[in-house]
Amino acid sequence: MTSKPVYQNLELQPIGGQWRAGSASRNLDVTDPFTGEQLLSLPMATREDLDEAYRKAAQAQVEWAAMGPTARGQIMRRAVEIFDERKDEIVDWLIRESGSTRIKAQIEWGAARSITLESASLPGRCHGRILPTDVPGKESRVYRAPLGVIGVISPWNFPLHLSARSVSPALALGNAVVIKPASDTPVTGGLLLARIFEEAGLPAGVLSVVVGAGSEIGDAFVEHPIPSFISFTGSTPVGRNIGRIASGGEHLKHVALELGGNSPFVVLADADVDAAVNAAVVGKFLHQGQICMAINRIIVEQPLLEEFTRRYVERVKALPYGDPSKPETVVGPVINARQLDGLKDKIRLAQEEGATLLVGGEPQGNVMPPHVFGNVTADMEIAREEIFGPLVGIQSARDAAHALELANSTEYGLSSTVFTRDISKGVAFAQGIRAGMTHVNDMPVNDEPNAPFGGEKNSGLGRFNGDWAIEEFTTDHWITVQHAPRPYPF
Ligand SMILES: NC(=O)C1=CN([C@@H]2O[C@H](COP(=O)(O)OP(=O)(O)OC[C@H]3O[C@@H](n4cnc5c(N)ncnc54)[C@H](O)[C@@H]3O)[C@@H](O)[C@H]2O)C=CC1
Ligand SMILES: O=C(O)c1ccc(O)c(O)c1
Repeated sequence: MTSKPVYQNLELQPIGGQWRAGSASRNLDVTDPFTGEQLLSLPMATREDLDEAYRKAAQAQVEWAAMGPTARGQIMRRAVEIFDERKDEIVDWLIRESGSTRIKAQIEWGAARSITLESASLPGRCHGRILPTDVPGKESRVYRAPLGVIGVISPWNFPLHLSARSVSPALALGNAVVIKPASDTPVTGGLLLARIFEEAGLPAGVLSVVVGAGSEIGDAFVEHPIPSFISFTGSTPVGRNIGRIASGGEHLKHVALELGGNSPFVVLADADVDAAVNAAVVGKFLHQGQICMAINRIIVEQPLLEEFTRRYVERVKALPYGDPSKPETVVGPVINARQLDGLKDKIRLAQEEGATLLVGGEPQGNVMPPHVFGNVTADMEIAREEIFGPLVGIQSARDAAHALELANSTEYGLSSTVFTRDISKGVAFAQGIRAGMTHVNDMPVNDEPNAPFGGEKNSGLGRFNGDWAIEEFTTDHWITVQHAPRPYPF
């Protein structure tokens, strides 16, 4: 950071329109995953704080929804300007709090900015409908209305964007929002957004952030009677539990679940090998692989296996890893020691199950050097389970049909890739993959503010962005008007 940070007192939380300390007796200590430095210590929120945030949100939402589409859109556009004015500070926080490399932090700043800009147009795109009717004298109207109060639970890997992609559209469409960010990233997962929207003129109480352990206030966050929608992004096990509470608890509510991934990266025999290698390097090692869309399996049709592996190993061995603040660093630290230990277990298990280590290295602090394994088979844990780290296995496919069978062989279906020079073959192959998203001749890490983002199978429910956000964050109210007496049958 060159200039003095603008955002001070980030140990306070915006609860029901007031920036104040959480009421819990315990503090959350936030540390830099690379240096281990404590960045701040903030008193955590209690269930009573959570209840206040939801109650004030319900009150503030009525007036906020009543503001016209132009006024709400204008606040989104002002927030985008503040994203631009505060870019250095936002990027710096992402590097220090989430271990993002400078490359990734700038990508994430851009993604959060883009979805907020897209959100500025949503209020004017929120259309009702007049329907034909068979009933004499009746007028049949469909009003599209905001859901009310929305709860957003976000993870630590893309904390700013994975909050913003729910928060910005939900607010723009007239809802109020309460965010519960991941405990590793309270600042970039919620507090910065609250500062930005406050500065943009969002009325007090419309956006709150409650920082507390998911295990302590998490269930209460979902069970509370006020939120009518829970937007969860995180692991499949936690998401499954949230889905159960939301759809089966005392207070039923809509839910969007963006969960784990296991992206297959398929390279068919006629692929451009150089292009495939380039995409496989970025699609695997951006943010140390801590991306739900990241490549989790590389599947290469037999004739190309040796050449692809040789070139890929050569590229990965040269990747700079270490200090995330350095512009050239590609692989920075994973978020915490627990995640690092999980990766160590995966490395050990992969070799025990027969995989061949082609690229490796000893961890330095929370920095795990990039690892590549050969001779991986679909039954190995490193292929079956989400890695969420800078490791990858290369599998061989007999032919395109076998490659498709391998691509579809896990419980996940979020993103995916197929490389081939024949575009028609590539699109046909993509249509055979059971996933929410497939990219022909590109890496699987893609997200655009106007395109449907989401998964199939155990990768989740729902879609984000553009028109799909309008569907998620508003509801239809069918209202008819009988302009003349209706001839009832009795
Ligand atoms: N599909 C997607 O868009 C994304 C999926 N993920 C997945 O998330 C995982 C890694 O992120 P993590 O933050 O470790 O996931 P996580 O599932 O442990 O936590 C996600 C969020 O849920 C909260 N939480 C935990 N227990 C809860 C409970 N009982 N009730 C309510 N909230 C609770 C956490 O505090 C955090 O805010 C990976 O599996 C990754 O694939 C991560 C980013 C995006
Ligand atoms: O789930 C993720 O990790 C993730 C990362 C970046 C995105 O733009 C996104 O939509 C999801």
